[in-house]
Amino acid sequence: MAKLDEKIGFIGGGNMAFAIGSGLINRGIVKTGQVFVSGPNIENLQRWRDIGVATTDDNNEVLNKSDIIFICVKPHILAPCAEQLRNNHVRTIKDMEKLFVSVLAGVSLKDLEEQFSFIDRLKMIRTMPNTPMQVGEGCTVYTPGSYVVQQDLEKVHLMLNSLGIAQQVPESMIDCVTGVSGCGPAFVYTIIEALADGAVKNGVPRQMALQFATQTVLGAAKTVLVTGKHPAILRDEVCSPGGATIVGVHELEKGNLRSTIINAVEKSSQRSAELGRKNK
Ligand SMILES: NC(=O)C1=CN([C@@H]2O[C@H](COP(=O)(O)OP(=O)(O)OC[C@H]3O[C@@H](n4cnc5c(N)ncnc54)[C@H](OP(=O)(O)O)[C@@H]3O)[C@@H](O)[C@H]2O)C=CC1
Ligand SMILES: O=C(O)[C@@H]1CCC=N1
Repeated sequence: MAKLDEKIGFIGGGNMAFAIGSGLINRGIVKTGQVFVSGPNIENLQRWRDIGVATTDDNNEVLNKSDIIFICVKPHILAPCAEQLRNNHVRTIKDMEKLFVSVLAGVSLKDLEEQFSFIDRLKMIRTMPNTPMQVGEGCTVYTPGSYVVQQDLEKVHLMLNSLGIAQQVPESMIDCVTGVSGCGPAFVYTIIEALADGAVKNGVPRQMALQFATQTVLGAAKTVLVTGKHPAILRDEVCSPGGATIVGVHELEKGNLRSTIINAVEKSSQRSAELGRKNK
């Protein structure tokens, strides 16, 4: 797989940053020495140091020393964080070569460009990644801002796509995708836990139940991907007439499972859009 020589910075070193950073290192896209992470509490960045990555409590140090900078703070922290960067930033000609990548839910390119307007000809890419990137099975969508050039897009695509799949989409689609792939892992973890609970209720030991439930979700997902068949057709292949599965499927329908999941995706997408508006 292709490698990058650029220095990669993370402003904010929490769960999403670690999924991307550790994923890139594990995949061999970058070496630990190319990665630099900042956060307000240095003790909270221990897991980065555990994998050999340098950390600092000075965001400007990461900004100055990195070529590609992932902004990984919570949406409501963006404004104070950008203000602190702006107040301490010493402009250099190199600023224009830097590439910024936002992972913030709900925050538009327009708002990101406004917050970082202290950088001339700012190159900003808005993304919506997800945490399964840490194991190379992520799903990311992205939209480039005005000054991003093809070469920048190729670098970011290489990084994100090496950790799963990555696709450019119109910005208007990002909040909608957030409900399915950004938040979706949490929905699927809940389903895995519930599947395991069902088995535990029937006497299967917890560890075994979790392993079987997890492998079943993995297997079903892979079957959809590999066969390309519609999930409804694959479901029919499991449901023997008068058999065991259709009785369970009926219970799911009585519990409005599909409608509940559609609502969850929709609500999360709406909330994502709100997160951006709330921070104006
Ligand atoms: N988690 C997920 O599944 C996904 C998250 N996202 C987005 O990723 C972003 C981060 O979320 P997530 O990683 O989950 O949250 P975390 O709380 O795990 O990470 C946020 C990090 O930001 C740090 N931080 C707080 N203030 C500052 C500051 N002023 N400067 C630099 N760093 C700061 C925090 O440090 P400390 O803890 O020491 O305060 C923390 O490590 C959000 O915008 C979210 O919308 C997008 C897709 C999926
Ligand atoms: O819950 C959140 O707001 C973030 C965005 C997508 C996943 N986690």
